[in-house]
Amino acid sequence: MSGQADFSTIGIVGAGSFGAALAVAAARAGRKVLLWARDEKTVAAIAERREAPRLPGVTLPETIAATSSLAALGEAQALILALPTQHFRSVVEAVARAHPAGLPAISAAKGIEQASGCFTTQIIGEVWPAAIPAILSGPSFAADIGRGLPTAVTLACSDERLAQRLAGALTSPAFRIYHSGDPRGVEIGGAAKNVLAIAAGIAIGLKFGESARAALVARGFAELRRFGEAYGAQAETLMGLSGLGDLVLTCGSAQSRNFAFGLALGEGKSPAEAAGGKLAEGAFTASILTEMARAKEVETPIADAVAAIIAGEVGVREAVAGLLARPIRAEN
Ligand SMILES: NC(=O)C1=CN([C@@H]2O[C@H](COP(=O)(O)OP(=O)(O)OC[C@H]3O[C@@H](n4cnc5c(N)ncnc54)[C@H](OP(=O)(O)O)[C@@H]3O)[C@@H](O)[C@H]2O)C=CC1
Ligand SMILES: O=C(CO)COP(=O)(O)O
Repeated sequence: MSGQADFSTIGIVGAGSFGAALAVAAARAGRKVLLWARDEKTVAAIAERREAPRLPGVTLPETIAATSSLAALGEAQALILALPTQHFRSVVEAVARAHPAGLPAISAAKGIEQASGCFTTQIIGEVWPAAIPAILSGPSFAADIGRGLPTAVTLACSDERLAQRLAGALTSPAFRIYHSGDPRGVEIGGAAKNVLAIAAGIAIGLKFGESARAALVARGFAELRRFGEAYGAQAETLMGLSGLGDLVLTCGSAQSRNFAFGLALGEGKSPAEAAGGKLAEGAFTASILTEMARAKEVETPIADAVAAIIAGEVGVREAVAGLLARPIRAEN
């Protein structure tokens, strides 16, 4: 199915901010792009104004064609799935019905499915067995990619040779894609860093200062590493772009929706007010991540505090007091 493909045409499922940014990146890499949106208004905006509504200010090249038909993606030799994690399964089921023969299917989502504890490459494996699951993740704001600012991410597939070919097809001068044979490690980093970025936002919202933020990044990374290793990630992957790299970006910038969500919680807003209609994946992943950590007896106190705050079980100050009252232990 992908043995001889030159990946000259790439299909992207989801025309939100990341799907649109990846479409621009793929077009800059010389690919023809078919960009699927569920909403006709989005398709029309792209066709008429060459702009995706969720990625304002970025001109989409003419080599990107928008469509609301999944069947129209048939020409693509690989798909990128840029969807919210909690809706990933239902959309991939529809893609599988339209393309039963399967294709390389690269998830660009960063989360864990709440109802099942599945990572997104597992969802692809379950609902579209003919596809070859892969994952693209790393420190990269859609707006930065769209503006052509230098960005580096990782593309992982258990067939690392395929990951290498896909990375080669999608790389352009400002968008560097490294390849990896550890998809689980790459997707764990992306899912966990969103939960930890909420904690960093809370600390800044509470005006705890930069030293507290650095402590949260380092202790948060200890949680990400313990959780990742328990669920089969390679240690080097967690230290790389998709783990530590994305954790540093997301905890360090109010451009991150997860950080901004935490910031608003720290400033006293309720979880519903703090979300403000924007997608903060960590808000959905926090509870299932902590449940999965407990199942493997992995300690994740920061993620536990974030999950408890979002569930309304504790207030932000009470949660922080609980973290500070933990017994002093060895650092590792
Ligand atoms: N934005 C970023 O900087 C980055 C995002 N990501 C990840 O990419 C994934 C997608 O996020 P992003 O593009 O930013 O999110 P957006 O909120 O910008 O867009 C979400 C997209 O998903 C579509 N969508 C929402 N619900 C459904 C549904 N039930 N069925 C089908 N489609 C749906 C939306 O369609 P509609 O517009 O019609 O509502 C929209 O196209 C997330 O996992 C995120 O973590 C990863 C790296 C960077
Ligand atoms: O994943 C991202 C950057 O790598 C985007 O982060 P947010 O989803 O928090 O905006």
